Amino acid sequence: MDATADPDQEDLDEYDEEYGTPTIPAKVAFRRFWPLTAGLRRWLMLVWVCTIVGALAETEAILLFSDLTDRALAKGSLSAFWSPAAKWLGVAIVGAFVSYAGNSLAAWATERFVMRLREHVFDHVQQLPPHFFQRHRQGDLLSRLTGDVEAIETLVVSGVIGTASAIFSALFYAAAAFWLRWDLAAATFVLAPLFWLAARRFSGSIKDVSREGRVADGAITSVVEESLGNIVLTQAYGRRDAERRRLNEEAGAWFRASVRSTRLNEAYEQLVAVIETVCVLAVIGIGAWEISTGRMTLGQLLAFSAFLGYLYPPVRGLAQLGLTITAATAGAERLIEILDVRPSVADPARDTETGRPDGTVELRDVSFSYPGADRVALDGLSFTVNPGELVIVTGPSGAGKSTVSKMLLRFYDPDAGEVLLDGVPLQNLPLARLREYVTLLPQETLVLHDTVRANIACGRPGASEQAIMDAAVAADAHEFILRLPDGYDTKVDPNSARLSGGQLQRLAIARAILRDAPVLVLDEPTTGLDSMAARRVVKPLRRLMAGRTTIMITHDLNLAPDADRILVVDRGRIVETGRHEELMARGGAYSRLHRSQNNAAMDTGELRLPSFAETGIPVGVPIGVPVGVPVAVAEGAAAGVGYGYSPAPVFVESWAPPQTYEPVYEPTCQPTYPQAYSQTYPQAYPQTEYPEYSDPLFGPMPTSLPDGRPLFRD
Ligand SMILES: Nc1ncnc2c1ncn2[C@@H]1O[C@H](COP(=O)(O)OP(=O)(O)OP(=O)(O)O)[C@@H](O)[C@H]1O
Repeated sequence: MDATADPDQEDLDEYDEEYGTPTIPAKVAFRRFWPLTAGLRRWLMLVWVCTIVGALAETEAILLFSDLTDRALAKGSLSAFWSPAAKWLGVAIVGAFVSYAGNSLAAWATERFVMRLREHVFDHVQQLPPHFFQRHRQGDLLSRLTGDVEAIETLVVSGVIGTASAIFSALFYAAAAFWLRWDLAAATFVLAPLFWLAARRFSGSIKDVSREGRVADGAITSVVEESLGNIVLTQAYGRRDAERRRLNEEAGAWFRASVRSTRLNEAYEQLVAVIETVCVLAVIGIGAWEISTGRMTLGQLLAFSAFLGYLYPPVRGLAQLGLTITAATAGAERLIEILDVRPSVADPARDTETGRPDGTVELRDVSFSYPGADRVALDGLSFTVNPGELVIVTGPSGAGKSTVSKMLLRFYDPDAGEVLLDGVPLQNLPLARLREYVTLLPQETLVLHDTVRANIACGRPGASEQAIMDAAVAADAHEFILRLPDGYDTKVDPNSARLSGGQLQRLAIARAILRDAPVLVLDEPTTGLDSMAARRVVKPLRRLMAGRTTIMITHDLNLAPDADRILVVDRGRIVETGRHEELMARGGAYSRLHRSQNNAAMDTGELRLPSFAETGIPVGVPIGVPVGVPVAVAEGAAAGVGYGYSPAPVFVESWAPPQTYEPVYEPTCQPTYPQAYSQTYPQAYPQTEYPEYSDPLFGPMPTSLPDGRPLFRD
């Protein structure tokens, strides 16, 4: 079952310039989604049967009413009343039961279809490439996945049920009317095309206005979603008025579309009511003449009028359904637009059987441009990473570093060249298996709206409690998790204020440790963290990387001396490669990057302020910037770490690299990792090499400020 197959491209109208969505006729939209009713169709048939039986019961009831009028009412005979009355009651009970069953079944089938369609679209959207989400506003996507999905239900299920029941009802009532008085019926049916003409007159405008409404609805959801997502920016920069204006603009479009839609529907309803009145008057006029000539009884005229009364709603309903379906087509167009976007990668036709790979990663002459981009992101890139190696990919912004990570996870396939894992091209591996072997730790910390435990466990579904806890311990997350109100059961969400950036990152590291993939891709693992938090994730990161092939994409070169190799990328090509010391000695692109990074830290002065102890300047010599409070001097791994405490205001105009500094230790603090852990993750546990609080890169690691306050938040 594939609702996206055979899209009848030849029937697609021109691309709608105004909305950027192709306009599609209702029948094409219907054919596109009808396959999704597979399995529901026999229930739909049953609904139709109920509808037919219900309509037959109504028809019979009206005929019994005619009988009752002529035999009992006109003659004033109570004895003639009982028999037709009993039959009428029986027919009414059967009709009620069948209608109840039919309507319940219709509601069930309708909701099943909506669920199925939503799942189908959601599943499709989840396979779409990253650039799709960059180019579509999230609010608009939400609106398509909710409102537009329901519109399609109207088109495919309710529309079909409604049309069938309207047609059957109209046929039965019309047949009964003809049976009663064919000449009278023929006279009134002459006027029936008026309904059709009225519907046709309104259909085009109703579709346009519905499309405007759907687009405006998506825009409103987008503005609200973006505004709430940027609430800090809105509040901090006093953007409330600007945001309100943005919302008002979109709401104005929605308001105009809604009012126009109501006016059009109302005008149509009133026109139809007038046509109906003309028909009824025609019947009464002809009926009065027929009764006066004795060719018709009062009971027959009443029954005939009743048939017309019953007949008009389905006839009117048919025309109205046409309009509803036309309006629903606007929603279908928006959904089809998404369904027509193809995923950038697909599973291979045949699975190449491979065991767990050792983790040799190779990019062989890879070139790639993003869809629609006019310049290449990767240009003949080649490198190999052997099992267990740490390779750092660095370079200026826009060089193509993150694109490398997208190639490794196969978010895209290269335009030329190949990416291989243990010599197997990634295209030959099923996506699920590839992503089991290659774990990504992305730049933004991804959090599920769930408990801390579930957030770690999603690294390996079904992991034991002990494994989850071991991963948290290895990621230095266990302690802060225990301090949360409900420990591992504490609920977190993407905008959770409960956890700091560093804590979220350690949670992500725990998840990656639990996943235990042979290949690790770290995309800027310390970016966005303040220097303290960044420092705090270094050890967990080392444990995570130990024994795995690691490709770390980063601007932060503090970890560079650890790397087996550094690749400097610029404009999608490797411009330099080697170890840290070699590249520094060469004095090329890497050493310039390294120097600019350190200069940036020093120039901005944001990360490191000299303390009294460092400056050696006597207390109370005011020469510049006040630094008269306890200061945590951070960052500048290469420059060392200093924590100082100025006893009184100290003013410095500029400062020289520190001569002396006094790290503050917490002497009683012991490593907190259980013995069991170092046995579980022997490679990942460099305790003996790097004793706690003494980092080979950063030197001694202080844990508290001189006044005893802990340095780390958790
Ligand atoms: N979705 C996209 N569509 C079009 N071009 C893109 C897309 N994503 C990235 N690019 C372009 O591809 C090139 C490489 O981007 P990439 O994100 O890989 O750079 P980067 O080195 O990771 O940069 P940064 O360090 O700033 O994250 C850039 O010129 C960028 O503008």
